[in-house]
Order: sequence, then structure tokens, then C-alpha cells
Amino acid sequence: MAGKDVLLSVDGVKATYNGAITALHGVSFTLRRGEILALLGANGAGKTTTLKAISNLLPAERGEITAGSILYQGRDVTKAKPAELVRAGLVQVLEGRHCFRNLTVEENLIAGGLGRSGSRAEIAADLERIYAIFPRLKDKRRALSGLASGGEQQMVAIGRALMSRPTLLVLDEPSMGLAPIIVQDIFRTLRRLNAESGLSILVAEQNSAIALRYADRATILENGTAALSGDAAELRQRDDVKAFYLGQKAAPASVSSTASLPPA
Ligand SMILES: Nc1ncnc2c1ncn2[C@@H]1O[C@H](COP(=O)(O)OP(=O)(O)OP(=O)(O)O)[C@@H](O)[C@H]1O
Repeated sequence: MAGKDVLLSVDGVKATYNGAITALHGVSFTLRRGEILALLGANGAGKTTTLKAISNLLPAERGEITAGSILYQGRDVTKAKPAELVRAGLVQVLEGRHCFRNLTVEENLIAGGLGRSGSRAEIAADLERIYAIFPRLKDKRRALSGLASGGEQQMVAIGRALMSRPTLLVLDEPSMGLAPIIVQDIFRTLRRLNAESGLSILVAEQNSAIALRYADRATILENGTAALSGDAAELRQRDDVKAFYLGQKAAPASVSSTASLPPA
């Protein structure tokens, strides 16, 4: 694949926690500029660990990358500080939403723009842009985030990330604990952002059905390795993916035993 098109390249990444538990056994995939890539897999497959490796957040959990490389915009970022990555446009929305519960919706959003040292006018313009994307947040802007619904908190978390004007937005399971209609709303919004502004998106999801509907491509993790990568539309048609990840038939032992698509 032409290097120019690759925004993020994860190559043979191994990671451990506490120097003992191996969570990733060599994960490899690439994300092209301007695409939505879904990272799928069952509970414990290594999705969150992969995303934390990308944003260099593993040390905070006594975890570390023990092998492999992660290139963002062609640069090895395995040692980059998380704040430096945000300034470079690599911004992550962590699993579980993580709003500042005692701040209002608007204060949470403004907090997302602080690292960018924009003028007041720029921050105000960015806020209006977020409210245009999530009109519900405008109605709730003076409410405490802790009192907002789960869906609204997820919108706040995404809106806060957008305030730092990302090039690559990384999301860890945005569907978690939300009603299907809200999940659909959030994925539609992500798709629209991608289409309108070219925002690249890496989204880890257990909800494979929705992720494969909205993503361009997907990588499926199994036991800490990338078992299968391909176009989302093609993956949706595969019997093994239908059976194991879309709940449509009896599950085979592993999709990796039948993987035949070329690597992404
Ligand atoms: N902080 C931690 N300390 C020790 N082991 C961990 C830690 N976090 C995750 N693990 C282990 O690493 C492996 C991968 O977990 P990870 O959370 O990355 O998977 P996941 O695909 O994101 O699953 P989930 O959907 O449940 O979040 C699992 O075996 C898990 O038990």
C-alpha cells in the first residue's frame, strides 16, 4: 500500500501488563487517511489494549509495548507523550465516556479545546460547530454532565475530542450501555463527520453489526492477534463472520482458521 495513504500503521505490536500478562501477541493493521476502520473482537480480545498502545496510555496501567511499531503520519509514536499525540491530531475517546461529572456540558467541551491555545473567538466558533453536530448538547449546555443521559455523555465525550480538531479520532466502544437507537445516531454522526470533513476514525466495538454497517474496513482481533482484515461490506457477507460476530448461525471455532482475505 502506498505509504502516503497510510495514516496509522500498527505492526507486530506485543503488549504485556505487569510484565507478566501478555495481552497482545503481535497485532498488525493499517488505517488509511480518510477512512473509518473498525477494530472488532470478543470480550478480552485486546481491543482496548491496542487502542491504549496507540495513544501510549499503557504505562498508566502498568502495561508496556514489548515489540513492534506504531507509526502515525509516518512517525514512530510508541514513546510519544499522550498530550503530544493530541497536539499532533491523534485524539482518543476512552471506554466509559469519562465526562467531568461536576462540570456543565459546555465546560466539558471547552476543556477539550484547552490544549490547542485557540483564541476565545476560535473556541466559541468550535463550540458552535459541536452544537451543530450534536444539537441536543446545545439544549443541555448549562446542565451538569453527571446528570446527562448515557447517550448525551457519549456525545459530550466525542464533542470534547472534536474540540481539539483531530486528524484521527480513536473511540473505544462508543455503543457501550446505550440503546440501539442512540448507538445508530452516534454512528451516523461519525459517518457524517467522516464524509464532510475527511476525519479518519478508528473505532473499537463489540457491536460488530453496527460497526460493520458504518465502517469502510475492519480488523478482527482474536486472542491478542489480528485474525482477519478486509472491507467491511465483504466481511459482512462472510459466513464465518456472520456466525461468530453477527450472531446469525452456529459459531465456528475461529475465524482465523478460515481467513483468506488479503491483509489490509
Ligand atoms: N489493566 C490490566 N491489567 C492486567 N490485565 C489486563 C488489563 N487490562 C486488560 N487486561 C487483559 O488483557 C487482555 C485484553 O484485554 P482488553 O481489555 O484489551 O480486551 P478488549 O477486547 O478491549 O475487551 P473488552 O471488550 O472487555 O474491553 C485480557 O486478557 C484482559 O484480561
